[in-house]
Amino acid sequence: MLHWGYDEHNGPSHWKEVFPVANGDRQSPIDIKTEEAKYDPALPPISPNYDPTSAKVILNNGHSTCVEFDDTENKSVLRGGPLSGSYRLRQIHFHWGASDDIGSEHAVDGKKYAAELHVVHWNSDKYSTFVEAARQRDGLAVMAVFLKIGECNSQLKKITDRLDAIRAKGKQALFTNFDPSCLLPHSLDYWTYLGSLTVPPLLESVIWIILREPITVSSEQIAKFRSLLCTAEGEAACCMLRNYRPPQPLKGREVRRN
Ligand SMILES: NS(=O)(=O)NCC1=CS(=O)(=O)c2ccccc21
Ligand SMILES: [Zn+2]
Repeated sequence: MLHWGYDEHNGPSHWKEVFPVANGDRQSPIDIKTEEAKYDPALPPISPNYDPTSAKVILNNGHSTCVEFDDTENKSVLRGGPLSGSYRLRQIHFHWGASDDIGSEHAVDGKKYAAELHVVHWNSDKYSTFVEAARQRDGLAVMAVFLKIGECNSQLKKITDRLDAIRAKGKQALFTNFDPSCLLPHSLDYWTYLGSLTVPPLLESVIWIILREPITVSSEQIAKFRSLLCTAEGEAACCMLRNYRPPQPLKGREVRRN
């Protein structure tokens, strides 16, 4: 496998050849069996507190579109839920599929949504950088939001309207005055479990917080994600049609809900 991706020759079934942890005991995503999720009355609400001035750039990294935040101080953090202490906002990105009937990474009783938003944070109480935290069992917290097809989402429009400027891999544009809370659903009820990054290096350092209520976006907005290129300018153009990893074995892990 030359460089990992989502095609037949370099996709998720090949990743173990370079990243053996792909067959580990706490891999993500998973299919959430709602009847087996354990209600935990001790689980407090999650508490996102984001400063819109933390937003810095929107970029195409070749396998998704990301908004990156200034994480040099505790300006935008996630607390509460299953977390001990403050987790600092690092970036948000999306996963989608080649058609609207697939695209999310996590599934709910086998159902997949059209896309999935990941809000990535790292444990800045215990570790000094994202890279250090990403190597620790309690280093990262990723909040996942499902996207279902319906009305156009005016908040997501702030992102989809900028994709033309970052079509090729490696392109980035200034993107500030953005609070990712605007992409969260009304209810912050969640499932939570211990897992991993869903892209290489697949590090088993993520406390997952999956919001149970999806947000609604339009089919045209998701289609704009698919028009991004996973190739750089000057290379033969290749569209980013899909970038989701399929569900992985639960291996005895417990999924809790608040
Ligand atoms: N889908 S996921 O959220 O499990 N993984 C995302 C991811 C993989 S990463 O290590 O490239 C990285 C660097 C900075 C922020 C996020 C990431
Ligand atoms: Zn992700």
